[in-house]
Amino acid sequence: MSLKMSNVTKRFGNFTAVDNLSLEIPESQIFGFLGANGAGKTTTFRMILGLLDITEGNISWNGNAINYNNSDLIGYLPEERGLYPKLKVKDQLVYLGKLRGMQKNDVIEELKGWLEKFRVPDYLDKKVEELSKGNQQKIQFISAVIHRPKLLILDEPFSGLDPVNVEMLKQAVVDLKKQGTSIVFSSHRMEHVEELCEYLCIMQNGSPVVHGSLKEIKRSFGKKNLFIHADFDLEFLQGLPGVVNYKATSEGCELQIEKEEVSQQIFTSLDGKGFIRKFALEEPSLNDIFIEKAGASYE
Ligand SMILES: Nc1ncnc2c1ncn2[C@@H]1O[C@H](COP(=O)(O)OP(=O)(O)OP(=O)(O)O)[C@@H](O)[C@H]1O
Repeated sequence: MSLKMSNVTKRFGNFTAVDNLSLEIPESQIFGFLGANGAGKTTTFRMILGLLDITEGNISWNGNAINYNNSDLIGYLPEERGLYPKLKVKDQLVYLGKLRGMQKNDVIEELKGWLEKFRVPDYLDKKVEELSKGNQQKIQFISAVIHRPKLLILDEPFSGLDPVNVEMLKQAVVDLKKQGTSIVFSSHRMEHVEELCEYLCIMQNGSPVVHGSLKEIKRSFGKKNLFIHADFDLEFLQGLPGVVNYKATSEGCELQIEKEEVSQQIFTSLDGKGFIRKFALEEPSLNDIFIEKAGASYE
């Protein structure tokens, strides 16, 4: 089972918000959707959900169009959070669960499990307005997953959360994936996507500039980062063949090199010059890739 988008375009009048986007989001995968403000992420989500008409192309789940009859397969955490402040958490979730065709008892059972998981087991009878913003966000997340959707769409799920809650939510996302849910989430933060996703798409002005599997994207990029800390001057490395970029740091330097093998030559050239505290070869970051592909820094 997978979500497939084929040549999807969305225009608002003369303005193209999403331009000829084709993607496949495989089952039980976490898919990251990155892009600066206005890149077209939310518009794409709204088309998947059927909240916006598609101008051209089509979107299908497991080969079938997504419509009113099968829309319960999707869970959605919108960017604009919206809970009823005066309602108790329990009543809020029962109401939303019933809209998804669930029985009251099943909703409460499921809700209790989630509140335990999020370490707020006593929130069942609390009014939404009594909760902190981060805890309201947890409740909103629960409302997106209460009916155990097959496909979960999360628009900026980590924004506004403190680091502890970010970790808790990340763990919940990973657990849902293990249970077979396909998850798509948007983020402005490359590191969240690098940590969680097997597949990703970076959008720029409505078009994907990079998309595919994270491993493949990094491998095919070729270039690597080399971090060196040493107690002698490293500036001479700038001129060596295969060094694409040199940046001095407080403890040494950070190099971008053409390919892995160059690190060996660099290592040899350091021999006998002094004490080396760190010599680490790393994959390029998504930000490095984005800068090269899109010609601009992402954040
Ligand atoms: N209903 C609409 N009418 C006209 N233009 C729209 C409409 N909805 C979105 N747009 C435009 O489409 C572009 C993409 O917007 P979208 O909300 O999809 O971006 P985004 O990537 O989700 O951005 P953000 O990270 O800020 O949420 C923007 O330029 C936006 O102004």
